[in-house]
Amino acid sequence: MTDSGTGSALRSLISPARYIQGRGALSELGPRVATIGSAPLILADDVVRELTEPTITSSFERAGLPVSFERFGGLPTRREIGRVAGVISDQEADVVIGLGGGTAIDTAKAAGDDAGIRWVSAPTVASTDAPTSALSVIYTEEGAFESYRFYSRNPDLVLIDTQLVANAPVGFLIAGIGDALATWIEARAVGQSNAENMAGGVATRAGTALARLSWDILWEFAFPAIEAVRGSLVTPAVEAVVEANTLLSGLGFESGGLAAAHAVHDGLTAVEETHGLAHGQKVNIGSITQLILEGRPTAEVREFIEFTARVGLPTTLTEAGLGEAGDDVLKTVVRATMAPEETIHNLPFAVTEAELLDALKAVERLGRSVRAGSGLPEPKAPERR
Ligand SMILES: NC(=O)c1ccc[n+]([C@@H]2O[C@H](COP(=O)([O-])OP(=O)(O)OC[C@H]3O[C@@H](n4cnc5c(N)ncnc54)[C@H](O)[C@@H]3O)[C@@H](O)[C@H]2O)c1
Ligand SMILES: [Zn+2]
Repeated sequence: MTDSGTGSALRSLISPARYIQGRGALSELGPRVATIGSAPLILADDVVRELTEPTITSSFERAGLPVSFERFGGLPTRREIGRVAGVISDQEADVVIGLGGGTAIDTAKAAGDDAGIRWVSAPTVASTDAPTSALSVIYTEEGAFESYRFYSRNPDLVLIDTQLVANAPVGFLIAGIGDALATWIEARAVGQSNAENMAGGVATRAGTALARLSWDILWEFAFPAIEAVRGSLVTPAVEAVVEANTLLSGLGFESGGLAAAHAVHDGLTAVEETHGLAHGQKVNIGSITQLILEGRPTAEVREFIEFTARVGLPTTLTEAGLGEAGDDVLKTVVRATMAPEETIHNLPFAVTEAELLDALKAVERLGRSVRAGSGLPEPKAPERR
């Protein structure tokens, strides 16, 4: 966004209208949604519906709202978004609630936008920073990244129940930590280059500071939070990490800006080998790639690799399913990462395809060397989903 009078870039920060987090927060969903609309549609897959339906039903009944669930088809593709927008119109819903992980939430936003109604994010895992943002990540039917779709507003409400998060398999929280750690790595680079953030301006100090706060919280509390969630416990460390993964990373990436880590994530989705990985797992490969491209101090890169390996994130191509990948596969990743609209071009320096290919290959070597030096086991290929 450029000020036509002066040519200077305008600063911009955007956020959801309201954020609510805590143990048992889901029972508040009805009363909160009632302030936004009177005919809600809840988009959730069967797993999530089963986990949440009794609480949601009593919460909505208490608020005098009808309960209407629509089964989510699994990916935010144009076809699924169009289908859900059709259901919204048929039912004359006036607010759509994305309930579940990032894909259900992104689909609800897109369908809500198509149908011209308001939308709410109710994440049931802290696996991504999708819930707060004013954009969806759209996929092809084959499961590859297609595009970012931007909206003129963020969700009217983001509500996350930390007991649900603590009850979920710990892998979701770990993936969310991978997504959130990238936020500061990317916002720092975007701050250096004064490139555009995802809010259509340049970063405010607040946007950049929130990205940094997310990072600081994760270095402090990731391990105790992971331990707590293994036992389905909600502790202050869990509350802190859920806030870092969901709110701070969300505001931080959108208003601080994205750079290479997420571009590499998008590039990785272009090859089928990585499709079994969670968003935050692929992002961690992207974070390490960016640190290498930036030429960050060796101790810093090694520390990041060791920390994220101990958290349980992939730090080698092998763990991303690309251990056996030849140059042809890696070049497909490189080309998709370097697409003209990709955020890798927000780095404060230009990157060539050859440089990116070597940086990706360096991830494997460095990841293995740090693991060996830290007494961590050899990397293993992911189990196919
Ligand atoms: N729009 C954005 O700003 C943004 C930001 C980051 C990521 N994303 C997108 O988010 C998506 C990834 O989201 P994700 O990693 O959450 O995965 P996901 O949405 O693909 O999967 C979530 C899975 O978790 C299950 N689940 C949800 N809650 C559960 C619970 N409490 N217990 C047990 N299982 C539960 C669901 O059934 C589902 O299978 C990607 O499409 C990515 O592009 C978007
Ligand atoms: Zn992300």
